Amino acid sequence: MLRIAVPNKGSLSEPASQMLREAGYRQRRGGRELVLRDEANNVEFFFLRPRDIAVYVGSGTVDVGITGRDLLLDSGAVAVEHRALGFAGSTFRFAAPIGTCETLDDVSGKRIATAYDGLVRHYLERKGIVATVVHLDGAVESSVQLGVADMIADVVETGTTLRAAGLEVFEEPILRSEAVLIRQDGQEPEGLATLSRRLEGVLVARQYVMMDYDCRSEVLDEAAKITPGLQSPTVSSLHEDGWLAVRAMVRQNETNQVMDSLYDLGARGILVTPILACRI
Ligand SMILES: Nc1ncnc2c1ncn2[C@@H]1O[C@H](COP(=O)(O)OP(=O)(O)OP(=O)(O)O)[C@@H](O)[C@H]1O
Ligand SMILES: O=P(O)(O)OC[C@H]1O[C@H](OP(=O)(O)OP(=O)(O)O)[C@H](O)[C@@H]1O
Ligand SMILES: [Mg+2]
Repeated sequence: MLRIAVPNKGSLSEPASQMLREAGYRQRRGGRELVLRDEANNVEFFFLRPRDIAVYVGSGTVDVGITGRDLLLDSGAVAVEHRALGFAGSTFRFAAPIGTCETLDDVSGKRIATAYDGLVRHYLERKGIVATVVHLDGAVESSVQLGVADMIADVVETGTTLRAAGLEVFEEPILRSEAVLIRQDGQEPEGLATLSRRLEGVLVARQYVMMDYDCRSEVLDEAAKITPGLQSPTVSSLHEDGWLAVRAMVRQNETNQVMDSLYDLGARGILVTPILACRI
């Protein structure tokens, strides 16, 4: 059985379980089970703290896991990213009181509060900067007002938490993070390929819609340029002479622009349907 670690709490927990459900796996209903066997799919889920997952995977206690790229790099565990999962996107950045810092030079000699010491120390070392890292477990944004640090390095998504604390980001992001599937370095456990393909199927099904439309045969080449699909669009004939039915996958976030362009070209009966699952 493939042993898979899944976040039991926090920002990653619900979207990770949701993705696994969409990939056809059993997931727990409440938040209490620690282990769940899915016999039909030959996998076993272990619900663990997101921060600990890279450690379990690195030590080989579980085969693979879902965690954040930032947590993986912070852990220093001998685990590697197998595939990005497209949710829980965030940046990891320096932030300081508004108007006080602009560049990395302003970090030198300062106290930086963070819950990601490993990540920050490694970054400072790589940039040749000497500063003091102050470890905190969470709510790092409050540390500057409370006087234990001069600046912070933390997860930023919308920036709402920073603004509320009177802080602003400076310098380029230290890291762009998202949820990732990880495995032990140099290991490709049996069953990982199937899990990975299923998760890719969910990613693609989320990113694409199926589009159907009718158009006159003389505009088909133009229409195919607008909707090239993955391989190429499916074309079938209509009962009415000179008209064709076309079907292609379209990026979900481009749906309306594509429909506008097709309509301008003379296409009619443009239908959009969601894709529930797929294998590319
Ligand atoms: N607002 C957010 N938007 C996107 N991703 C986030 C956000 N907050 C945290 N994350 C991601 O979630 C992971 C950390 O999980 P989370 O914040 O739930 O755990 P934690 O902070 O270690 O635990 P807890 O919040 O229980 O102390 C990291 O990969 C981080 O990038
Ligand atoms: O840019 P924003 O959209 O405001 O999101 C970023 C915030 O979200 C996370 O906090 P979380 O809720 O996990 O609390 P924590 O600091 O206790 O982990 C993260 O640590 C930031 O504080
Ligand atoms: Mg958190």
